[in-house]
Amino acid sequence: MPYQKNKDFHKLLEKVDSCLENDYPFSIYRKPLESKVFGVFQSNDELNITTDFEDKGFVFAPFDLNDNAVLIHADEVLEVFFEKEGTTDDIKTFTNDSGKYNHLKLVEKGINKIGSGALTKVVLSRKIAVKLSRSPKEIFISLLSNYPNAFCYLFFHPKVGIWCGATPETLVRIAGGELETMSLAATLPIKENSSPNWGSKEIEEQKMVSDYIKEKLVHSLEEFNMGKAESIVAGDLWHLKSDIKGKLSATAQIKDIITSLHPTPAVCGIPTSAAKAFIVQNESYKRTYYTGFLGELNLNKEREMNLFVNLRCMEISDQNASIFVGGGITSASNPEREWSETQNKSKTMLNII
Ligand SMILES: C=C(O[C@H]1C=CC=C(C(=O)O)[C@@H]1O)C(=O)O
Repeated sequence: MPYQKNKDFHKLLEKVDSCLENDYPFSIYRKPLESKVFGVFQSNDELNITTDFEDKGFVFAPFDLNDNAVLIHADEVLEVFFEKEGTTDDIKTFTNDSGKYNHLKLVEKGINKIGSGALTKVVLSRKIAVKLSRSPKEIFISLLSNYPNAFCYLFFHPKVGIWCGATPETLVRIAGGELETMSLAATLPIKENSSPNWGSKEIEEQKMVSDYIKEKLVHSLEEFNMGKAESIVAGDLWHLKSDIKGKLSATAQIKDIITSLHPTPAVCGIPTSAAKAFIVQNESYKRTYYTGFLGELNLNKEREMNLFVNLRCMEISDQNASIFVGGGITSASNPEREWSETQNKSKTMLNII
């Protein structure tokens, strides 16, 4: 039989078509640096939620956990291989300045709030409306082909909508009693043949995130290990990241781990509750699932999970989409530069639609 590239993967996409037609929820996804694509399919259109994160399935949780975390029941799970199709997209998208004035004002307000001593860091974001020229399935293939080191996904629930993304941030991975997470912050655009030149604003911003995560986790872990900050690539951007590893103490509750990490200071701020209140009061839209988290929950075994923060993502509605982008504001932030940073982040999605 002649070799047919991605034969099983295309069968998975046929299943996706039928789910979209019949309003059955699903999530298809690929973990960073892997070639396997998984599909978790539910065989009815019910909206299931999880509150203690002890359930089994694929979780899609909002930024604000007072809203419900959706759970796709794993009535069918498929696992197929994907090899990159065609050449990597080389579309260089042009951004525009719509929304700039409001974002500059929002960032200025955040800097003033930090100046008043009420906050140390706050992550401020905006939403960009775009027209799509590709279907969700085509966008997913493009995500897989262009962002091999991201968690790439396409999610659908008839009562929630269609979301997709390519996120660089792990919220938490737990397996065999071992926990892994990361401290991610700071952004610079990638310039050809050069390594990033991090300034003190970026180095301090990432250290703040590391210290905060350590403080939050140390009580639930028997061992705690924080790696050195290193530069990583996410699309056309550099970030600073430290890997964090530990051993879960026998009494640690999964819900406590998740809620002590989410929302991380990479998407909310420090201290969490004051930053969250500022975000809710001052951003001109509701984040819903942007900066929430998603991934496998007890899918293969109890007390095992692989969760990612919902960044570099968009919500799709017919031929329209909303792209979500934000950035960490500290006392050293400059509004113009923060604007450019969100423009650069928006290209992760703009380049593949
Ligand atoms: C909030 C976002 O990115 C976060 C993750 C990495 C670097 C970030 C930064 O440099 O500000 C953000 O904290 C986003 O992409 O919308």
